[in-house]
Amino acid sequence: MPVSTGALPITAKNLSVIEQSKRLAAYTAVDKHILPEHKIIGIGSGSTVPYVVERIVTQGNELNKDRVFIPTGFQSKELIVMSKLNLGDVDQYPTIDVTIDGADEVDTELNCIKGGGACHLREKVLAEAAKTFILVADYRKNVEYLGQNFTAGVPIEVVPFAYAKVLQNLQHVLGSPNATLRMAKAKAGPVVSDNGNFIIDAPFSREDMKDPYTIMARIKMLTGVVEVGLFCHMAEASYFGNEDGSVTVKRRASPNHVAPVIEEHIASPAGPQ
Ligand SMILES: O=C(CO)[C@H](O)[C@H](O)COP(=O)(O)O
Repeated sequence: MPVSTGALPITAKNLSVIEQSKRLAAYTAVDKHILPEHKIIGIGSGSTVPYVVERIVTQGNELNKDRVFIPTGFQSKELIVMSKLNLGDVDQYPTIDVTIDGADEVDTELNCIKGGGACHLREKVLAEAAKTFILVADYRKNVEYLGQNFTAGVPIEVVPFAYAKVLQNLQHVLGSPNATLRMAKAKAGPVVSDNGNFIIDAPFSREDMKDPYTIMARIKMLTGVVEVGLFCHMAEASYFGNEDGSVTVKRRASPNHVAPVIEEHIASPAGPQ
């Protein structure tokens, strides 16, 4: 019997503006990208993703009975199971039709920071495995450059015994003097990821964050680093729910990862009302 963590989608009538924005983004992205022919679907992590699952459930059992849903961690696994959708894993399904996930911030080139929920290792595997990778977020995450509003830093998953060495390298070699080990809120000691690893949050300068691919590659080269929460050149589109009930869409002009990014506004999306 699955245990509820409270992360389940509950259709509340009195959602805050931010929650409404998350739901708007999630519903619009599902309506646009989860099509009847999609059978293997990746489900990301965070507080926006329950609305993704909620919308998928409304597509009905006839469609969903032949689908398999792949989670990025404990939270999304529970969401899938509690929603009575078929659960699979990426080792059984290394090719995914569409993965939809949240983001901590998304820049003008569709690069994003992920890992606010410490799930970015599995999230990146599911993003890479997906033919189409889609982001959903509220308006606060729609930025010009990464680190603009999300100042906690780049989430970095590290093997526990190497954390002090990685921290030292980040602070003294890679130029992140305020890099810190993420501490748990309701437990003494560090946050431990679903993979048994620690998380370091490393803030970088605006200059560094303008070229997230380079900083991501430099961090990843540090021995002991498992994965970096910078997702560069991966997303095909990002949906942002706005305070006024509209949706901003940033998307590649074609499914080629070097195609220019177009920004569009959908005044009143049909789905989420
Ligand atoms: O990367 C993530 C977890 O590791 C989340 O997708 C990210 O933190 C966004 O979460 P939310 O939808 O709650 O803002």
